[in-house]
Amino acid sequence: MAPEPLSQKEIEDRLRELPGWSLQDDRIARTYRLGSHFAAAAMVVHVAAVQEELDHHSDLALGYRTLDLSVHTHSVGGAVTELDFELARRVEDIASGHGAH
Ligand SMILES: C[C@H](O)[C@H](O)[C@H]1CNC2=NC(N)=NC(=O)C2=N1
Repeated sequence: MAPEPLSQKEIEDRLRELPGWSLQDDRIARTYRLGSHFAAAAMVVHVAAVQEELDHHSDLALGYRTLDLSVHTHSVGGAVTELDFELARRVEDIASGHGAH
């Protein structure tokens, strides 16, 4: 069943529980800062594994020592849904293990 697009208030309520995340255009987004370029690249691989498990995929941009992640739900025309927040929470769960903040 297709996920429902979330309202602005529902998005804001969820973002309050996710420090560092914000609404950017029609996506939720976060920049992680890491201790080295290699650490950032390693986190990309781990995020990709989580995304494959969830079958929900963000846009990832690897920088010198940063990882930019943004996501919305394609199947509902690019709206933000609970699936996006599920991915955000899972990435938050693994971030500290990578020394990401
Ligand atoms: C066929 C496959 O399950 C779908 O295309 C998945 C893949 N990953 C996805 N990722 C995102 N962000 N939104 C989707 O609607 C989506 N759909």
